[in-house]
Amino acid sequence: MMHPLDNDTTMDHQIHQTMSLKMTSSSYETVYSEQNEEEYGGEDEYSYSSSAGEDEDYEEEEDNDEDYSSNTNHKITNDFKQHFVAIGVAIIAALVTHMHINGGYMTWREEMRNDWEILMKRFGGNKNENTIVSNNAAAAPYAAPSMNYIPTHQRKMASEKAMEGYIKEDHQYARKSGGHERAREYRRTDGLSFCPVAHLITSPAITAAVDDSTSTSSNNLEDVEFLLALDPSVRVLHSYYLADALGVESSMVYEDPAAELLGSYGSDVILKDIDLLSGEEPTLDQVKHILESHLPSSLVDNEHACLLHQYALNKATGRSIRGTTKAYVRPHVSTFYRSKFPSHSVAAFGKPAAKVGPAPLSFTGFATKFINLSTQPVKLYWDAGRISSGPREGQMHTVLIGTVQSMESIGTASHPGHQFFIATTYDKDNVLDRYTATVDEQVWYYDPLEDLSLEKRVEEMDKMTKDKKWTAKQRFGREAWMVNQSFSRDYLVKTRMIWLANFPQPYHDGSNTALEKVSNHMWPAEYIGQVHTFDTNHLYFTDLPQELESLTKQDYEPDMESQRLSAMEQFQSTSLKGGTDSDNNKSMSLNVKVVSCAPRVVEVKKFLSPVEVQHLINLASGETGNIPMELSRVSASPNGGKRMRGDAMAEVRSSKGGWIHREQDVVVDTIFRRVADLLNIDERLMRDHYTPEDLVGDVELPPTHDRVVEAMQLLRYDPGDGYTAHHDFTFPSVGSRYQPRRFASVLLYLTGEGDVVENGVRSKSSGINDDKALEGGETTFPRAITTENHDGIKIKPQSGKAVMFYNVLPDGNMDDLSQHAGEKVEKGVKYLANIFVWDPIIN
Ligand SMILES: O=C(O)CCC(=O)C(=O)O
Ligand SMILES: [Fe+2]
Repeated sequence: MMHPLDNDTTMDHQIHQTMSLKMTSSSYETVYSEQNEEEYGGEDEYSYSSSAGEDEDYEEEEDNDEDYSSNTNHKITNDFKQHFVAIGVAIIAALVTHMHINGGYMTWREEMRNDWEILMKRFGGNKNENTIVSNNAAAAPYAAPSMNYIPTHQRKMASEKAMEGYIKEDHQYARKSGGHERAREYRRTDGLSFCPVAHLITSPAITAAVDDSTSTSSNNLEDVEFLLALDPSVRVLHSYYLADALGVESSMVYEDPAAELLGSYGSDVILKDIDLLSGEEPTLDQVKHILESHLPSSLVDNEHACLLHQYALNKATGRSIRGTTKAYVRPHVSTFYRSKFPSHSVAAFGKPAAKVGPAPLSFTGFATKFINLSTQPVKLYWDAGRISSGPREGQMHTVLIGTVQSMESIGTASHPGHQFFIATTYDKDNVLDRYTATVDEQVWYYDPLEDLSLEKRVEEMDKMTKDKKWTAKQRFGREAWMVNQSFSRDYLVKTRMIWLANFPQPYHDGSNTALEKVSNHMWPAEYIGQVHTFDTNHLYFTDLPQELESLTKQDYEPDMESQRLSAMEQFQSTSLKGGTDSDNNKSMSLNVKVVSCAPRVVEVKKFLSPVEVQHLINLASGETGNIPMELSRVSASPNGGKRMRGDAMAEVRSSKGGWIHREQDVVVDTIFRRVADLLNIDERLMRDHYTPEDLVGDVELPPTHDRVVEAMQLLRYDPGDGYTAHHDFTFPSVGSRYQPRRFASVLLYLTGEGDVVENGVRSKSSGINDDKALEGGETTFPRAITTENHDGIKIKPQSGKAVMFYNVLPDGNMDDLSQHAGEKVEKGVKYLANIFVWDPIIN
């Protein structure tokens, strides 16, 4: 049985700050001069185990309809059925009361609309029903990377900074000091709609708002209707709107003392005024007027007004409120194979599209999330059952996943059937609750008040407030999670996917709007084999300067920067071989090819030149580095020394770590710039403090913005080393306004299949040294949806290749399917460099 990585919440991303490898480069010339393009082995070397690798062939198969339908329909139909069972189970919880989605769903909504009590009962659910135990139940859960990564004191400092602003110089200052331009445009509530609710359309203002709301279909976003409890939800959402308008943390406007400081901006003050309207069927204009009397009219959001209008109208009747937002609905797998299953031909040869189905997957893992709704921290344990042999035979084998702070969450990868329990931090035997992972129960809320009726619960919460048993911030956290819980059920019904994020999230509709500035660009992945192109000015290094010094902040000042960049031109080329670029091109185009649509995975071959590859290998294993080698020697697992990289990582985080900053040298800096081009984001976001021109002045700006990229992580896998299936995303604190997560992961393969590294130098195996040639070490996405492959997709290491995948979906949810693994290296050495890119705003 394998051992999950202990996931201490404090094991955060600070590590990427901790080191910067130093090196000199006198030996580079001999090392690099023999590299050439052929070494990459060209296009044909690359393949996937799944049909994704056969994309080149799809064009030829386009006319093979007959063939396809006669040979494979039967199998696919069965596959589809099996898979559908799994999907079906995922929505059972939400559909237990209604066995049909369409008409039933609407009736269900109607029925529930008025009664929060019923809503709570249904949504509260019985957690441990429908336990599904799979063959893989014994496999360990592996902790996702750290959660709650922003240290509390930093969050606190930021809030205080903003508050200072309010008190001193009104909200304008606070908005500026609260962040850079993007942050100022950030609206977490963007895309939330409380206006187009038929039964509420009473005023011309609302009718206008309805007309304004366009239905977006790009990026597979569809409207999702949600229903929320009136009082706590309105308070929470109102805080989100206020926070968006004012540029502060949501909990701040929720907190009573803070509200006092905020004066007429405070949420309590505004809600009290709204309360005065209740009972007399107020109009939207009246509500808007109240908002405008507290906030500058430029900050009055129409949807915010609609929300409060619903509140005012429903207060007397106790009815819940309704809204809509967008949710990503995963397209049918047949659309992933454009040439194999062109939609017209599916119709033309008379086979319903449903017969082309996803292959059932042999891997059953998924992400889980635990939320602590109590006022005390708790510890989460994986209960791995009884030890079957050895000196501890018969004893319970429990593994600490981590501590979950009050009103915060923690994540770990799991399998159906896994048992977890939570206990007090001081006594493991003081078990507070138990959970069993099932395909439809991946998110658990530990709630000490769970068994109380709604009335009693509210009573208890009020009492806690009165007795100062919790802070206003904790109350906000609890209520925000409850809003999230309600939304997640509606999301599940709509999308059949588990909501792993915190509602609300701004979504990415694929259009070039203001939203694009607050969410990163995403390459479309409509079908496997789809090719996009991006241009980069950051050409291949085909030779290196004698001295490679680390860069300082001054080196990034515009003059220094352009000088440096042009000084490097003599070492760079659009051709991997160098020297052949007679046109002296300053830019080159690289192809981005879709290798998986769900999850969204793309690759760029020849992303790095052989010289760059060798440079990174030198950093990893050269005379000054050797860090990842140490890493792979670590054997922290208690179960027979079986190594997995998670253990090693836990270790490296307490030692130096194989992290390399972009300031390492001009080559590494160039690779980061190229990665920014691949992501289609501004490379300045990858610097320490991005300060857009309009904010650069005489004023020294407060450090409000961390770079959106972690340091490059250099990894070395020796035979037997691997990295079990995990997610790269993180779960931000519910209190964090910007909800920053690891948005995308970029893997740069340094050694490829068949490569050897001898005396630190990479080359293709000559045949003589075949025993040292890399075998295995593929990156797998075991849950990638394909029509034929039960093991998802498998990407072979290929020197210089970049693979990028998105950890989040266009609607802001985490993409559970982005789960991936580094297969065991069978032979030789795998060198990999990772770059994790975060959402564009980190507060
Ligand atoms: O080794 C691989 O192929 C994957 C590495 C990875 O997933 C990670 O470092 O997060
Ligand atoms: Fe990963």
